[in-house]
Amino acid sequence: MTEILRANELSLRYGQQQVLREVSVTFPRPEAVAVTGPSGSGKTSLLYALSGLERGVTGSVWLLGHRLDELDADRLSDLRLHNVGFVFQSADLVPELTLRQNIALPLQLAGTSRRSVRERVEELVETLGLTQSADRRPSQVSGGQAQRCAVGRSVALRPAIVFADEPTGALDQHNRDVVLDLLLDQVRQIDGLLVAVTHDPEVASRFDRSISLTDGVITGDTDGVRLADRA
Ligand SMILES: Nc1ncnc2c1ncn2[C@@H]1O[C@H](COP(=O)(O)OP(=O)(O)OP(=O)(O)O)[C@@H](O)[C@H]1O
Repeated sequence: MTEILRANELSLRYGQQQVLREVSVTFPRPEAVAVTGPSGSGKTSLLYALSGLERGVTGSVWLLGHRLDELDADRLSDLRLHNVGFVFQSADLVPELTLRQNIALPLQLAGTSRRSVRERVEELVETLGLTQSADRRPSQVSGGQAQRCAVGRSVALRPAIVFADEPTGALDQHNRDVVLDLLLDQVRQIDGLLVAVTHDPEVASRFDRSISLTDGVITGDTDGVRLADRA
């Protein structure tokens, strides 16, 4: 079976600053993986490098067997649209569209039939508890509701991978727990791989696997411990 995601010796520098140092990591199965580490350790840079959003990296990333630096911009966009969802810290929704329309967007871009779009969107609106707010625009809803919508948009097409950058970082504790539950549930339902940056140990403790970064180097990976336990 093809691995879902693999990075081989990823390095990235911004000017004089070395942000990632020959990072190699494999994500063989659908599970929830937290990327933790101190501020400035390179967590967001790693996430962007793994998703192909950061083109300045050296080394290679294979996503569902495709080597990202060998794809032209169109094929990379297409691969991402169908197989990758994103959740950012501030929901990053399209401000002119309602929550319902935001969730529908990736489905429409992928050419899903109108009926299937409607069914999938209604299913998500209901599961995410957005029935009352689905026809409002992002500026007319709370931060928690906007972030629940972002979760819906990220999983709408049932992608193989969801990347999340501090998905609960801007929320109070109650909304953090609600959004985290929904994100983990939804990714499990689609049998996807979740790779999420978080600086919150309570959030990381809910994940199956945790990778820690220090100064651009992976200094801990609970998968290594788990594999050693099995040996
Ligand atoms: N576009 C950029 N140009 C220059 N330097 C950058 C850029 N993006 C990030 N950096 C620097 O690279 C380093 C790693 O940044 P990154 O955002 O990946 O860290 P992080 O671990 O996610 O940090 P935080 O937890 O504070 O979000 C930081 O020192 C940051 O200032």
